[in-house]
Amino acid sequence: MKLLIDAELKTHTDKNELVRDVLPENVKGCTVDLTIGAIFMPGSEAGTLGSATKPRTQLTLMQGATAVVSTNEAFCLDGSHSAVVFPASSVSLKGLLMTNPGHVDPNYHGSLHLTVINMGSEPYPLKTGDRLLRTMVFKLDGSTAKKVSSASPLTEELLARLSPDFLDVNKRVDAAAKKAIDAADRRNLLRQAMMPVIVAIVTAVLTVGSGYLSLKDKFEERIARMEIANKDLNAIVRFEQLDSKLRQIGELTPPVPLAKHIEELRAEIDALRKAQNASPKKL
Ligand SMILES: Nc1ccn([C@H]2C[C@H](O)[C@@H](COP(=O)(O)OP(=O)(O)OP(=O)(O)O)O2)c(=O)n1
Repeated sequence: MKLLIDAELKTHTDKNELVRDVLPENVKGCTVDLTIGAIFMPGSEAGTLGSATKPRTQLTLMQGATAVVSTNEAFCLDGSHSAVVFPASSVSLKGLLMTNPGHVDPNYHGSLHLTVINMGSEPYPLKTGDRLLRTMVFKLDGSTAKKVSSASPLTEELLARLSPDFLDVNKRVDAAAKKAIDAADRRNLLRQAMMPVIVAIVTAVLTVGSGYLSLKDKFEERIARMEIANKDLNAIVRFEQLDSKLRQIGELTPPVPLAKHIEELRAEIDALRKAQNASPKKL
């Protein structure tokens, strides 16, 4: 097997052999540069610009966007030649990724179709005639028996199988945004539906709470009043006892020492005073 060099490549390409429609300046060293031909846009409506039947000649490929491009040049290999194609490195360096460069079979006739994705951080301009691929052509040791095969045409169905952007980012972002909006809407609806219930519960709690507090205040006030009344009652009872004792002193025969009774009475009066002081209510 032998890799063809520029002089051999030129001889062939000048006669439209092996690779057709090659510009002389695109033959270099042992390679031939292949350029952008038609540009197709996955996701475009049938019959519109960019669809399988109406390719574009230029397209600004946004970041993450995909396109299908055919080569301007067409292979017309015989049974004893084969080729490999790979991206031009300057194109790859700018972030254009090609998903299907590879092998070109002996006896293959036709242009190539490449799926490209802009992986760069800038929009990538695609234009008919711009350099895209590079090919090396090999002279085989013998001739293969395989019959001529040609490029399968790019159809709307094939184009529809590709996503307009890498990993369907736009669609997924839209779906994620829609999901988030739906969830927010659902939360809002729930909030709106729950609001009257929450208001009713809060009102009920506040009503019961304030009722409970005023009831508690009333109870405490009543207990305080009862305590005072109880102290007052004790004082009245003690006064009555004192009164009856004073009467008894007057009736005692023979009379008991007065000093002892006075002592007892003083103690009683002190106790009464103390009880009176503890109670804010005057008798
Ligand atoms: N980007 C490319 C790469 C190759 N080809 C062409 C040239 C090849 O001779 C032919 C088949 O390519 P492969 O053998 O690499 O692919 P398959 O094995 O899938 O094809 P097949 O099943 O037809 O042999 O397609 C193409 O049109 N576009």
